[in-house]
Amino acid sequence: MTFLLQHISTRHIGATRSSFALRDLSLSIQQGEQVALIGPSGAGKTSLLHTLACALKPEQGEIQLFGNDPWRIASAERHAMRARLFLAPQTPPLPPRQRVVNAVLAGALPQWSAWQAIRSLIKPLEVDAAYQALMPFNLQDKLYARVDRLSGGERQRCGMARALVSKAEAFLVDEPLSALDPTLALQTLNVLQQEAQKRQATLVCSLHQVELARANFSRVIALRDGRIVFDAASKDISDAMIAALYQNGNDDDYVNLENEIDKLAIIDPMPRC
Ligand SMILES: Nc1ncnc2c1ncn2[C@@H]1O[C@H](COP(=O)(O)OP(=O)(O)OP(=O)(O)O)[C@@H](O)[C@H]1O
Repeated sequence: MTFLLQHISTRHIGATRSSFALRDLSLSIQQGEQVALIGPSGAGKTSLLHTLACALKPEQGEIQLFGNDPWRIASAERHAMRARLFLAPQTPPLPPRQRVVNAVLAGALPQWSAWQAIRSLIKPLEVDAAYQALMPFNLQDKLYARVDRLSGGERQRCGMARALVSKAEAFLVDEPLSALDPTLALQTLNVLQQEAQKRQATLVCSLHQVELARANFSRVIALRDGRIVFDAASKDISDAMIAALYQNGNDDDYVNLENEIDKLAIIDPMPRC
């Protein structure tokens, strides 16, 4: 099992005492599984991805990654554990003046020594690996382009190409398609999913494109207000469930929303609170 979360509650630094980004959340994700995260803005998708990536420490609950609690091991071991994960933030952290080749090869940094990393900045190592990683995204011609001369969608795909040069066993990808047209969005998602399948890596991907999530992932986890509203096989998710998930409302309406979801016959593999 790759990820096991039990009764996790998470709060961001600086958030008020009662503002939990994740609340009493339990789930398990197996090695090689591909899971989509959906839910309205502020639902906690990014917070969950950061928690899985050991970038955000839970305040309560138990977390296990690759069989270990990352917050009960030495920081060097936690660092090694992070190297087995690839976290792609919503906005890829690409230095504007950097060449695409270096930006992509940054995905290999966890496998490199400090000396290799410095050398690569002067004369890129593994240029062919960067080229091969850009090819499925149709960006190979941009190998030596400056990052700040890429369009938003090209930058986003350049960020995804990093995943391909990494040796990660899990891809944690936050809204990778937000700057892409529908055709490119589907192509990009297919590349990520095929790569994950090829290396039996786990893929957890947050998406605002609900239909893409339902059509391309066999399991979908829906979040709202930091809680799992449903965790179900795509085939069991109805339009009514999606409508209820995204209906306007505030915290006070949450109980009504849960009742609405509960009325629907859904498979929920993990206990919900
Ligand atoms: N750095 C932060 N400091 C304080 N609170 C934060 C921080 N980042 C997120 N939050 C809060 O945590 C909650 C969950 O946010 P999160 O970014 O995880 O949601 P999301 O589902 O990814 O939203 P979106 O779809 O808009 O990206 C929100 O209430 C948000 O305001």
